[in-house]
Amino acid sequence: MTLTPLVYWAQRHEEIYLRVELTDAQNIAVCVQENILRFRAQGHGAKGQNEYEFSLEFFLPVKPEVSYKSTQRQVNITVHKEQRGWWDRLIVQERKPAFLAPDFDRWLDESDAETEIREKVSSKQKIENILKTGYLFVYNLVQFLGFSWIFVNMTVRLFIFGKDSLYDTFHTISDVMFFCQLLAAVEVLNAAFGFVKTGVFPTLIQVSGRNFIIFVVFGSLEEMHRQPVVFFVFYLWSAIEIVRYPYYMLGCFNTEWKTLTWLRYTMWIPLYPLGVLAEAVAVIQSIHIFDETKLFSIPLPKNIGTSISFSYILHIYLVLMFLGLFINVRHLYKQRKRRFRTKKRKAN
Ligand SMILES: CCCCCCCCCCCCC/C=C/C(=O)SCCNC(=O)CCNC(=O)[C@H](O)C(C)(C)COP(=O)(O)OP(=O)(O)OC[C@H]1O[C@@H](n2cnc3c(N)ncnc32)[C@H](O)[C@@H]1OP(=O)(O)O
Repeated sequence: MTLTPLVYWAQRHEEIYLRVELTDAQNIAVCVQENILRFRAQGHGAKGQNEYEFSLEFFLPVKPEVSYKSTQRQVNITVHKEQRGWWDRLIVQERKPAFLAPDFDRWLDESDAETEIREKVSSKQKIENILKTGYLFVYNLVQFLGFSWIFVNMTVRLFIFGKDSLYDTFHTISDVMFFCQLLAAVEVLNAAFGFVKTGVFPTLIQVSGRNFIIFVVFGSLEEMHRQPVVFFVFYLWSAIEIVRYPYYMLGCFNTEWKTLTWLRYTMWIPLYPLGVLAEAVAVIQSIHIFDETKLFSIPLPKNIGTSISFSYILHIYLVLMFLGLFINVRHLYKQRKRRFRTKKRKAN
């Protein structure tokens, strides 16, 4: 003879939990078909060791996949609701069968269940925020250390070797600069994935513009390595970065140092045009070298001509550079206005 075990139930917005009171349950068979859950197992229940079974037709549609876990004392079943929501009761019949009762250990009313979801979400968000802040802090710290090394090294060498230091900047500094500028590509991804509140385009202009100069104009032409313009470009780039990255580092912890904020949003006013001017000088200086060496020139079929010199690309780049300067200066001007306007409002 088959018997019915005691079954306790509770719900959440997305799940139904059933607890079947059976000790040492074996040969468990649970399935959901046509919205009816059927359970059968052997175990020790209210009527001793026996075969127990029950079936429940759910109040609203559930998913056919059902999961269960058997412990020494009970069998826990989880059923997923087809649609998220709160049910008035568990089964279709209004009259509750005698073997079914609320599981007060897991029982929550609708608003408590919502609070539980909110707490779960907010703790997940907290973990995500900690990971994001940690990642950004480490990134900014690495960049700060890299650019500080560049800036301090160049300053010290300028004091010790005077004018001579202008000629060997590339040999002493370029490895660290290569590293920092390659790593800066991450900033485009940070903006694209919404890790930081900034536009992708200004960051893309900044990163690709600098990488073009360092890898193509300086990196590929040995003749450029000993040009003093390398010093000016590297010095102007690093001068802003030793302010920008610590500003971001403090920002990671919602902290600010007013002087640093002021410097971050003011130094670009002279530095950005000077930086782009230095880069333009470097590009102009490299044009005749690309023409002479034919490096990166595009070969043409014999009947048309010899080749297209890379210097054409450089001429286009010079135009883009001033377009990029205009876009980024406008962006930084807006950022400056936004930053200082907010501050003033907060102060009032
Ligand atoms: C399609 C490709 C076309 C290519 C064409 C190429 C043309 C190239 C032409 C241009 C060449 C430029 C070469 C560069 C020259 C120089 O650098 S010269 C030296 C002087 N330079 C500067 O002053 C510019 C320095 N760079 C920047 O300021 C930025 O890179 C920026 C993108 C131009 C502007 O930064 P942005 O992030 O938009 O502004 P912020 O106000 O600083 O940040 C906004 C908020 O985001 C937070 N945030 C940003 N980054 C981080 C981070 N890494 N970590 C943590 N937080 C970050 C920041 O805190 C701000 O948040 P709030 O404080 O809450 O507002």
